[in-house]
Amino acid sequence: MLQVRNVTRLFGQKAAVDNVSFDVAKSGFVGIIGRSGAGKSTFLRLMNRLTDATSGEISFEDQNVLALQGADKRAWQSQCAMIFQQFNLVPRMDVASNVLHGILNRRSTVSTMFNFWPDDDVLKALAILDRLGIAEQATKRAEALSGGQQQRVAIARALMQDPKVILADEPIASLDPMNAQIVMDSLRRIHDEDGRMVIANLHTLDTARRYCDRVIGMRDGRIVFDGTPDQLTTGVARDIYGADASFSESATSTSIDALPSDADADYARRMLV
Ligand SMILES: Nc1ncnc2c1ncn2[C@@H]1O[C@H](COP(=O)(O)OP(=O)(O)OP(=O)(O)O)[C@@H](O)[C@H]1O
Repeated sequence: MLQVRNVTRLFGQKAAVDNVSFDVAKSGFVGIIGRSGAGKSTFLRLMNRLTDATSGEISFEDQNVLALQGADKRAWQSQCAMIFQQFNLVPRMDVASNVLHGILNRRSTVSTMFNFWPDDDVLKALAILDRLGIAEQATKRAEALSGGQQQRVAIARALMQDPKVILADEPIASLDPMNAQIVMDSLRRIHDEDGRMVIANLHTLDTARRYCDRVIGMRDGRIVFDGTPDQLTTGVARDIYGADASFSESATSTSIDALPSDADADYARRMLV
């Protein structure tokens, strides 16, 4: 399904992504881990064609992704949705309109200017928000929501595109443990129920172990580990992070000690049963 072959991205003399190759045979949930500067974000941006590779090939369902231009490239970008650490919503715009922006490139300029959306699209946006447990927030400004809710809006915007692949770049790095869990549960559920491939850059080992079917470890632009979560031992993690014996897993972990008793916590509990 996805084939990555010898992909390299140079910035000057430095290889941010260095000869990376891997396959994902069917719709997997893949985590990419590694220390800051390992090349994780650059790789996702290459896949989404936000940045160009220096060399190599990426093919998805027999499409040569890195060679796409113009309308074909935009079509790929809509099949391959991105979620970012900082949500990238329009803060003053209401939640439903933010979700509808997922299909902005399919709308005419005039209908976008007057914020006119066909009923079917609005109903679809509301159904997606409902699925993510935030339908009641639809008319609020995005900036009025908590970080976890905003990230769920960003996921809803991605789903509006009906993507085959979701690329999540540190989706929980700005969230507290409870909201991190809600967001990761949402991504996992979307993967399980819809069969969409998810590739997520993650900064915590326990999250990678808990949610991913497969973990890729990057160091200095290269893949230094590619295996299942149970193969990701402390020794392997130490190698990926380039750490010495004093490396502590807890420094890269998130835990949820207690769930506060608000609406989000109720939602989290429902997701967990
Ligand atoms: N536009 C750019 N120009 C020059 N160097 C860049 C650019 N983007 C990334 N780099 C460099 O490429 C390397 C990989 O960066 P990248 O952001 O992909 O790493 P990362 O693993 O995602 O780290 P982080 O989690 O801190 O974002 C770093 O050394 C970074 O400084």
